[in-house]
This record gives sequence, structure tokens and C-alpha cells, in this order.
Amino acid sequence: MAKITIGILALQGAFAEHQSTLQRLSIPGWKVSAVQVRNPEELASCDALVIPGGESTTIALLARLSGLLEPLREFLKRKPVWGTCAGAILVSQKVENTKKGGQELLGGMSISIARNGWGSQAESFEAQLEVPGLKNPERSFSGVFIRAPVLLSLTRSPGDPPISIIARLPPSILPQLIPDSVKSDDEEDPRRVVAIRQGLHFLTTFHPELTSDDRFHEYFVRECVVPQLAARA
Ligand SMILES: NC(=O)CC[C@H](N)C(=O)O
Repeated sequence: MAKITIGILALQGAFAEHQSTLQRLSIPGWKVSAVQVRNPEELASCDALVIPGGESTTIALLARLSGLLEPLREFLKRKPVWGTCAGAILVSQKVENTKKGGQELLGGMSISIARNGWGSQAESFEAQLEVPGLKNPERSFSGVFIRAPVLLSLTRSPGDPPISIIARLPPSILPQLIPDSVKSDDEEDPRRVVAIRQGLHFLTTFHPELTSDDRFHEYFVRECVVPQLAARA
């Protein structure tokens, strides 16, 4: 059986939860191993990487101190990466609402995002997401949002790969979250978008690793990692 090694950036945040979810996946024809990554050598052994939720400024700082910033940027040019919550901020091109002094990003996805974008009235919430791309799509996915970032724009420059929207917040939850939005049922409003794919990469602004539902992990491996490895073989 062919082997896939998925790294989880393990500098800070919810990396252990991602690791245990990935380890219990069963992907026909593939043996998935999930390893923690704390230095460039460990990163080099991975076919794909998950950047967990946590605190994006702390993760960026620790990545710099571990000599991982440039290796991570190089990795993003060649291999699939999934950013969840703080990880989603790190793979964005531009961030707003950052700490004084700015914030180092890895880039890789041509979007702009706002940290803690739902404000204090909605620091944490759960939303039932309808996600057609998942297995058993008739079953909604419980999205756990914790001081989550909000997508502000999905505008790509010429030459960037197209962006696919994988999940949106349901219109019913929007009046609480976006009080100023007169067009909150607008499918095009980027603030509703909570999961996207672009090129090799995947992004979720919520925490699939904090539920016992492993369908987003299965999706990442099946849709982003396996096709990439099969193409290289
Ligand atoms: N749950 C999370 O990952 C929160 C992200 C955090 N607010 C940040 O800016 O990095």
C-alpha cells in the first residue's frame, strides 16, 4: 500500500487533535501517517502539511525562531497545505486587524482575511454547515468557530489558480454575525465563506479537529493530497 506522510505544524495550538484525527482515517489504497513538525528536517519528510488553529502571531514567531519560515514558504509552492483558523491566516496573502507591528505571513492563497473578524459578540460559536463535497453530504458538519478569522476578499491576480468555495455559513446565522449586512443572504459575500480551495491548498476558518467528525480531514487527503501524489508517481 502506498504511504502518505502528513505533517502537522506543532509549534503551538491544536496540533495533537489534528494528528489523532488524521491517524484514524482510512483512505482506500493508502496508508496515512501523521507526524508533528517542529523543524525544517521534519518538514522535508512530509507530502502535505496541516497548519493548526492557535495564535497566528505566536505560530509565525516560533516558525521564525525554528528556521521554518522560508522552508514553509517553499513547501507551499510545491505541496498541499491546509490552514485551519490561525493556520488560515498564515496562508493568506494579506491580513487585517493584526497586532501592532504587523504580522508575518506565509502566503500561498490569494485572499485577504481579518483576524478575530466576528468581534467580541461572537468570539465563539457553532454553525451547522451544508458541505456538498464531503462524504455523506446530507449530514451537516458542525463548524466550531473560535475567535475565527473572516474572509474579506477572494480576489486573485492574473495567473493565480481559481478559487473554489467549499463551505458557506448558513443565511440563518448571519444576522447575529453581520448586523450591518443588508445583503447577508448574498452568496457572493466573502464573509459567508468559511472553507475554500485554491490550487494545491485548502483553508477552513473553523476547527474540524475539535469535533469527532473526520470528514474534512478525509476531504483534504482525498481531494488535495492523493491526486498530487498520484500525479508525481
Ligand atoms: N482559534 C484560532 O485559531 C484563533 C485565531 C486567532 N484569533 C489568531 O489570530 O491567530
